[in-house]
Amino acid sequence: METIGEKTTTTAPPVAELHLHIEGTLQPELIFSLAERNGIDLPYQDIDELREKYEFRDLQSFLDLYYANMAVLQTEQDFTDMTCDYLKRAAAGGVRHAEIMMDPQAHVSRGVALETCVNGVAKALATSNEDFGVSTLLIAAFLRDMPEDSALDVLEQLLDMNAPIAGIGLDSAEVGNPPSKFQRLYQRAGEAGLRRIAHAGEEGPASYITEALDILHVERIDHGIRCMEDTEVVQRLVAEQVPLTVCPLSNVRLRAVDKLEDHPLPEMLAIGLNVSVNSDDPAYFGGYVDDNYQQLVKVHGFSVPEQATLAANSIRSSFASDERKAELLEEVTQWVKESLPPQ
Ligand SMILES: Nc1ncnc2[nH]cnc12
Ligand SMILES: [Zn+2]
Repeated sequence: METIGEKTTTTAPPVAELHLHIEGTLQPELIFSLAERNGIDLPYQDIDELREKYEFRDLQSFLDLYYANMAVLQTEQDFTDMTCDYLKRAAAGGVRHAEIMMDPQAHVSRGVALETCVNGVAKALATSNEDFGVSTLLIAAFLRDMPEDSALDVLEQLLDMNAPIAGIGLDSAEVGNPPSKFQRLYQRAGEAGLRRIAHAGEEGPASYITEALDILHVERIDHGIRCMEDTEVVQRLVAEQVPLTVCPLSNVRLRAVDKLEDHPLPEMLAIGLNVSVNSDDPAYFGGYVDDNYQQLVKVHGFSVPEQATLAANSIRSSFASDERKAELLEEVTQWVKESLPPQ
């Protein structure tokens, strides 16, 4: 704990990161070094020119760059390196458990074998606890702007190859691609014993959250901030304590909210929604989970108990074992003791 003037600052709490796209952790420096390793010509002269592109109008303008930059991911080692970089940085920022999404269709569609991307990420995750003190699991996310049959085809291949996935998610361009489009995919995943989550209510309407719950039977909603536009949806989410994996810096960068000062998270927390703080695509949105906490403390003055509630929500909403959850909740209790000023 550090005291600056009147204000007591703390390090970020120990958390579970529940909303993280591994491809969104590809830092400009790694993009350039992988391009060189793989002999790929980038349409940017240097890192500064690439960084100039990180001004987004909306979700789609970000997705265009996010998919284009994936061209540098070619070999299993590339996927492993990217994942190790994330784990190292996340661990330094307090992440103790991570449920990591990857977009298999974004790689298969550009000619990278499914085994290459899955095995590359899985290799880093297999030893994440020993290497970085972060327990992990992998979630295959499907692109909602592609046909459901493509998702079903990739899911069957993942099942056939016994891929080490714990669940499925739904991401990419939300508006016009409602959850109901993926009913068969989620039914199949349920039959296969997979956990189910989906992005909903990021740019899309609150009704997409209801569809994800009622039609896809998801256990968590990624983002969900637009629930605040519908009182009945909010009441239901509070009553059922549906976890919402909120990503404040992402919402600002993608203009879902104008500025962090306007973010609904403080109100969401105050009315009893089960919210957690996550980074989404930290290489693109200006920060990892700890950066999100730091900004929230600075702009919204979140107290130590409020941060602890957000951290505990993340752990309880995770798919970690009960034993791991208990261990991490104890770490949050310890963090509170160390962070509160002495009486
Ligand atoms: N914030 C986001 N929303 C939808 N799809 C994504 N893919 C990566 N980041 C995403
Ligand atoms: Zn996301």
